[in-house]
This record gives sequence, C-alpha cells and structure tokens, in this order.
Amino acid sequence: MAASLPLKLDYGYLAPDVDLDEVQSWQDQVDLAHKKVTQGGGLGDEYLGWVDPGKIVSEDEVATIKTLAAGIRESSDYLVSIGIGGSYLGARAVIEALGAGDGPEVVYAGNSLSAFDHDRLLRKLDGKKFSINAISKSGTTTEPAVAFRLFRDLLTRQVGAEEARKKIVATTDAAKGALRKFADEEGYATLKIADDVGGRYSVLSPVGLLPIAVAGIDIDGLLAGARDVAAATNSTDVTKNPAYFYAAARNLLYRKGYSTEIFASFEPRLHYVAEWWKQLFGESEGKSHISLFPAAVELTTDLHSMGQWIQEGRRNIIETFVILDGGEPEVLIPPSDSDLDELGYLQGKSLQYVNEAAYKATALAHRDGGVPNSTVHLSQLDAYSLGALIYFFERACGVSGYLGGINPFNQPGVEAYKKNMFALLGKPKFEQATQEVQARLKAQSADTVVGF
Ligand SMILES: O=P(O)(O)OC[C@H]1O[C@H](O)[C@H](O)[C@@H](O)[C@@H]1O
Repeated sequence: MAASLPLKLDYGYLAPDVDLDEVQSWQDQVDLAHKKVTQGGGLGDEYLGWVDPGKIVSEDEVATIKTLAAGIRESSDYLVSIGIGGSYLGARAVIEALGAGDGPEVVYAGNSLSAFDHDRLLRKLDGKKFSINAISKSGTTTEPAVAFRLFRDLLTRQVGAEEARKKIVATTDAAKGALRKFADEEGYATLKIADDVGGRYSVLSPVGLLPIAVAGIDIDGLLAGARDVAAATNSTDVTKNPAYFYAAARNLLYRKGYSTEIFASFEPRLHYVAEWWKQLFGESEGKSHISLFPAAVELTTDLHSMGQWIQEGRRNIIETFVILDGGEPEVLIPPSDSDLDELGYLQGKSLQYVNEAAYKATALAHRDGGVPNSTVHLSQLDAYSLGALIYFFERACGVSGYLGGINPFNQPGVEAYKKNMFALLGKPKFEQATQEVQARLKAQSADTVVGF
C-alpha cells in the first residue's frame, strides 16, 4: 500500500546538519513515541481519538453529514461556518485548497473579534439565502458565541424563528457547554465532537467534514487518504516512514539550535493549510519554553519580500516545503510577435514547469544560505492526497511532541489572555480579577506612551 501513497519526503537538503544515520539513531525513541501515540501511556493520552481515522467519524455520522450537506446545498447560497482555531482552520484549509465553487459559498465568522469583518459579512448576507454551522468543541468560546448571536439574529429577522431553526447546525460536545444546551433547547440539528479529539486534530471529524461536504468536496476521499497514511505509519522504521523521519529530524534540528520552522509552499491555495499547520504544531509543542516556532511563507510571492531574510538573516531557521508534483492546470506561455519582454526562452513552457524550477532553485539557494530544508512532495492535490497530507502532519506532530518531551494534546497557555479579557469585560465570576487587571493596565499606560 505504501508504494501507492501520494506523499513522500525528500530530506536531501537537511544534510550536513542532519543525516540519515543521526535520524536512525533515534529509532528507539521514535518507537516509544509511536507506542504512546497509538496505544496511550504518554502525556495527554485521553486525546488520541484522532489516531484511527476509521474511528474519528462513524459511517452513520458520515451519512448524516452528507444528508445535512445536501440539504444546505439545496436550500442556501451561503454557509456561514462559525468557529475559531481547530473549529475553523481545518475546514478552511481543505475548502480553499480544493473547493470547486459549484455549491454554496462557505464564508467564515467568529474567527476574530473584528467589527469590520463581521459588519462586512452581515451586510453581504443581508437578504441572501444562508445556513449556519456553529462549531465549538467547548461550546463556550467567546468569538464564535458572539458571531453565532449576530448571524442567528440576522437569519431570524430574515426567515423567522421557526425557519431559522431548520437552517442551523451546531457541531459541539455531546453533553457539555452552552452551545449544546442551546442547540438542544432550540431543536437544532447537531453533530458531535468526541471528547477524545482535540480541536486542532478535528478536521477529519464532523467539525471539518460538514463545511467541507457543503463545499462539494469528496469527504470519502479525504478520509481514505488519511486512513491509508495511518495504516502506513504503523511501520515505524524512519527510513520508510516519512512522518516519523520528519518528526525526528525537526527535533534534532531544534536541539542543534534552530528555533523556527517555516512551512513554504508555491501554491497560494495552500495558505490555510499552512495556517492549520501552524496551529497544529504551535499549540501542540509550544510549551515548557521549548520547541520550534511554526511560521509560513507563500512562494514565489514571499521570495520578493521575506526571501532576503530567509537567505541571509539570522541562521536559526529550517524550512519545510510542500510541493505539488503534478495535476495542475496546463497554462502555457504563449508566443509573442516580439521578444521585448525577453521571455522567448519560456515560450511554450507551462507555468507549472516554471514554478517547479523556482522551487528547485529556492531549495538549493536556501540550503547554500544555511537553511536546512526538506520537502513533502504530493503527487497531485485532490481530496485523497490532502487527507494523506493532513494525517501525515497530525501523526508527525503527535510523535514529534513526545520526542520533545511535552504533552502534544493540551494548550494550557491559551487561558492567560482569556482570563484578563474576561476580567476587563466584566464576565460573571471574574469580578476579583477585574480590579486587579484594571489597576495594572492603568499603572502601565500612565508611564509608557510616546506620541505626537
Ligand atoms: O472549539 P472551541 O472549543 O470553540 O475552541 C476553539 C479553539 O480555541 C481555544 O482557545 C484553543 O486554543 C484552540 O485549541 C481551540 O481549537
């Protein structure tokens, strides 16, 4: 099966910083991390529900998702997907990468507190036919809760309370949280997020699958790609398992002083795949004051802005390219009467060919500039290969976190700003903190402002 998988890792440009022997010397640690991810026994092992993509969503749930998606496609011109973090990024990553544009437009709300963005979207949907998918595992996150109120209000004003209820699907915990309570009381259709699947590992659960299906993307193909990579990763040998090779290599590079990993693609439609990847690795590994900072660039665009930094800035970065080897539309560079634009040497060549040359040139130049880099090659981009890529990174991330000695499945650090914000906003039960935070902000702002 492994031979037919659409994904491989080229690690040639990690040398001389890291070579095969060094990665192989970590095989025992990799085996242990593999055991923790597949059998439990490691930190956070109550969140391993994503490991078997055959179980993350049942056949019945897939059928329900397809039925709900068909209903939304039939009745609506827009789906407002409301969520943030893991309840948002995976679906957007897949939809922006693969969306055929033949169904309702999926639009996103509740992923910020921007008045401008929400106002713009509310005005765009005014008088339009739309449905809502409110997605929140905890059911209590502020941004999606606020957005849900805004868009529910618009929908209710447009179609009436009775009809609005039929156009809302809530994806949330089976029993806990405000969204679950609300959905049960209002009688919305609901999809369940299992307790053992954390937000950033939930794209292949109902969290991601409903908006993805509404966008007309083949969710069976997506799941099949993930399942096949999951099966292939059960062989732990780093010379045959690119996910584990990648996990070990990035840990080795971190220990050698590299502090940032840049996800680099040559396809703007992978922008949100990079955003999803950033959350996956950032929340999984950014703890105990260690780990690589996950950043992203889009090339060749950013070669004309960040390219200088990557080539000659501080030498603390590694780079991971995600490259599509084929399957792109054929756009040929046409003949021209004159060669005034000096592009005669490219006449008749395809844009994909030029883009590929740009990638090869960049990987070599960055290696020469002291940036160890490796490349994840996808044979083409479709639902199957994207499912494979998603699972590849998820599995690599779990194993990488255990190799680094942290809990890859919690995110305690995200609570610190929330506590301050709730205090400032006067949320019930935060009264004590309100006074403290206000006093600290006042003392701070009195002394430290420079202005014209
Ligand atoms: O799905 P929710 O419970 O609304 O959470 C949405 C997101 O917000 C939180 O603050 C966490 O940092 C993320 O891991 C999570 O994906």
